[in-house]
Amino acid sequence: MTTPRKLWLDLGNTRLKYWLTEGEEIITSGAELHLQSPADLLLGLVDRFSNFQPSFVGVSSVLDSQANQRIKKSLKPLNTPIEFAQVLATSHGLITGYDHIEKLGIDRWLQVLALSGQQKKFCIVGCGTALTLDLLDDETHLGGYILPSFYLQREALAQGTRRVQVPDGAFSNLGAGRNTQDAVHHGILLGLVGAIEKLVRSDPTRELVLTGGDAVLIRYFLDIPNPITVEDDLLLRGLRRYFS
Ligand SMILES: Nc1ncnc2c1ncn2[C@@H]1O[C@H](COP(=O)(O)OP(=O)(O)OP(=O)(O)O)[C@@H](O)[C@H]1O
Ligand SMILES: CC(C)(CO)[C@@H](O)C(=O)NCCC(=O)O
Ligand SMILES: [K+]
Repeated sequence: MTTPRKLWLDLGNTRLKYWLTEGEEIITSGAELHLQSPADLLLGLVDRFSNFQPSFVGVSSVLDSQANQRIKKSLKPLNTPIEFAQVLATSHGLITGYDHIEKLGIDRWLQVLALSGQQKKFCIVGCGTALTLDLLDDETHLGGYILPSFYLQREALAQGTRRVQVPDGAFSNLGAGRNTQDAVHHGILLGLVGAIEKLVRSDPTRELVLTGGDAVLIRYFLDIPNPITVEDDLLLRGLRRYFS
C-alpha cells in the first residue's frame, strides 16, 4: 500500500504557504508573497505540485469567493479533489466562540483548532497583514481581537493625515521617536506589543503562541512572564487536523 500524498494550502491576504506531505511527514514546505494575485502565483507552482502527485488538496483561504474560484481553476491541472476548510460550530471537540461562527476567519479558527484540547490556556497571535488575538481555554474558543498590523497602520496614517508622510522605516525600536519616521514606526510597534501584553498580563499561565510573517519581530519585543513560542506552520497544522 502506498502512503497518501497531500497538498495543504494556506492563502492569506499577502502570502501563500504550503506543505506537501506523505503520511505524517512534511516533504516540502514553502511560502511566497502573492500580494493581489494568488491564482496567478498558483499557476506558476502547479507543475511542482503536479510532480508530487497529491491525491488530495486541502485549502484554507481568507480570500473572497471569486478569488477562490480562480484558485480552483489554477489547481485543475492536478486532477485531484480539492476541499476548502470551513468554520464549524464544533470540530475535534473545539467549541467556537463567535455568535455567528461563519463570520470568523478560517485562518484564525484553524490556528485555534491546531492547539485545542491540551487542557491549557492559550493566546494565539496571528502576525500577518492583520494582527489577530484569539483566546483558547482547553477546547473553548473565547473570541478575540483584530487589529491592523504594521503596514496597514502605516498606510492609514499616511492617508488620514496631511503632515505624516511616512518614508519606509524599520519597526525595530520602542524608544520615543525624535522624527516623524521613527515616531510612526515605534508608535505602531508600541501599540501592537502593548495590546498583547495588556491582554495576557493578568494571567501569566496563559501561553502565547505567535504565528505569521511578523511573529519573530513581535516576539522580540514582548516583555512578559508568560511562556511564548513561535510556530510558523500553526495554520497548516490546524488544516491537516481539520481533514483528519
Ligand atoms: N506592504 C508590505 N511591504 C512589505 N511587507 C509586507 C507588506 N504588507 C505585508 N507585508 C509582510 O507580509 C507578511 C504577511 O504575513 P503573513 O504571511 O503571516 O500574512 P498573510 O498571509 O497575509 O495572512 P493574513 O491573512 O493572516 O494576514 C508580514 O510579514 C508583513 O510584514
Ligand atoms: C482578520 C483576518 C483578515 C486575519 O487574516 C481574517 O481572519 C478574516 O478575514 N477574518 C474574518 C473576520 C473575523 O475573523 O471576524
Ligand atoms: K495567514
